[in-house]
Amino acid sequence: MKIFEKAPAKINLSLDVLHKRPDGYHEVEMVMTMVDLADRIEMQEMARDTIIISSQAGYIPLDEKNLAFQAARLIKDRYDVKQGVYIHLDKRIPVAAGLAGGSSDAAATLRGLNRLWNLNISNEELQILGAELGSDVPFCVTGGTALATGRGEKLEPISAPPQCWVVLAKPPINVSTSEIYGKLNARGIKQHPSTAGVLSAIRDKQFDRLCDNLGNVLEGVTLDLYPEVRHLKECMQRLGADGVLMSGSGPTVFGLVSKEAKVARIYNGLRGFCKDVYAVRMLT
Ligand SMILES: C[C@](O)(CO)[C@H](O)COP(=O)(O)OP(=O)(O)OC[C@H]1O[C@@H](n2ccc(N)nc2=O)[C@H](O)[C@@H]1O
Ligand SMILES: Nc1ncnc2c1ncn2[C@@H]1O[C@H](COP(=O)(O)OP(=O)(O)OP(=O)(O)O)[C@@H](O)[C@H]1O
Repeated sequence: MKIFEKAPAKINLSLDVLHKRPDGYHEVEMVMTMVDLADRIEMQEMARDTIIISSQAGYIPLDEKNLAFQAARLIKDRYDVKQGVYIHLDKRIPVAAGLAGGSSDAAATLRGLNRLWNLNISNEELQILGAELGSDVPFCVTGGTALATGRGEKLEPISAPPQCWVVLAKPPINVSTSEIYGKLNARGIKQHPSTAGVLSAIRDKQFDRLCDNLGNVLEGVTLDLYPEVRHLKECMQRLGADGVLMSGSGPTVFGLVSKEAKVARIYNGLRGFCKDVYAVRMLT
């Protein structure tokens, strides 16, 4: 049997760091949601007890370093599954972009193999398994929109943000999440984003208030290290996006846009100097 799963990209509408923990991770408070840009994952049963990964993308690992491979191995080990699986990743989310592409592939693999092998694992259990693979994986298991705390694995679902367009642009650089967290001075954060403001704007479906409250404490770190990300953010603002923010640890910058008429102008303006630009809808 062969099954398919979609693995959408995430963006952080708010990303605050409360403190650095003794285990090295940072205690966060984030509002995360998904956008309509997704990898497609095909999973096919194999009688032979092995995991094989393939992808058209030449720039991701296809061995045990791949997060989909790790997800398949984890579920096989924990549930004592003796069958194998062939997993094809049709990558559409840019890699190492701050859009949780690998995490979403891992989450989609957990969901898919749960179905393929009739394991009847609850979403809560899949999220607990996912947390072993990465901090963003539990959110990607269920998706939607959520307030994430802890190191990102404690999730409280909330209602969807007001419907809008999302323009994403990724400069041609790779940013390491651990490097950006490592360079953040958690005690010296001067202005924390208003996660409460983002939550209330979403609850009241107030698009303008949502745009005014977007905030990410990692943005300053990445913008100082990579001036091209700052430049991209300024361009998106100049081109008229209603709210602009870097996602995760970057380098992707997203712009929220309410009027469809503006989207083409922003997209074309960015495409003039940036290859990786996408105009998508917020997933609601
Ligand atoms: C930046 C975000 O993508 C925002 O959603 C996440 O916080 C990071 O999620 P992720 O990439 O799944 O992160 P992980 O794979 O768990 O961790 C990568 C590295 O980021 C740092 N890290 C991650 C999460 C967190 N709450 N505190 C951290 O300090 C740690 O150095 C860790 O070694
Ligand atoms: N299935 C996968 N898809 C993409 N990258 C993967 C995958 N598996 C492993 N990787 C590796 O993971 C690293 C991070 O890639 P990913 O696209 O997940 O980053 P990201 O979007 O910045 O993640 P996050 O937002 O969760 O920090 C890359 O170095 C890549 O080689």
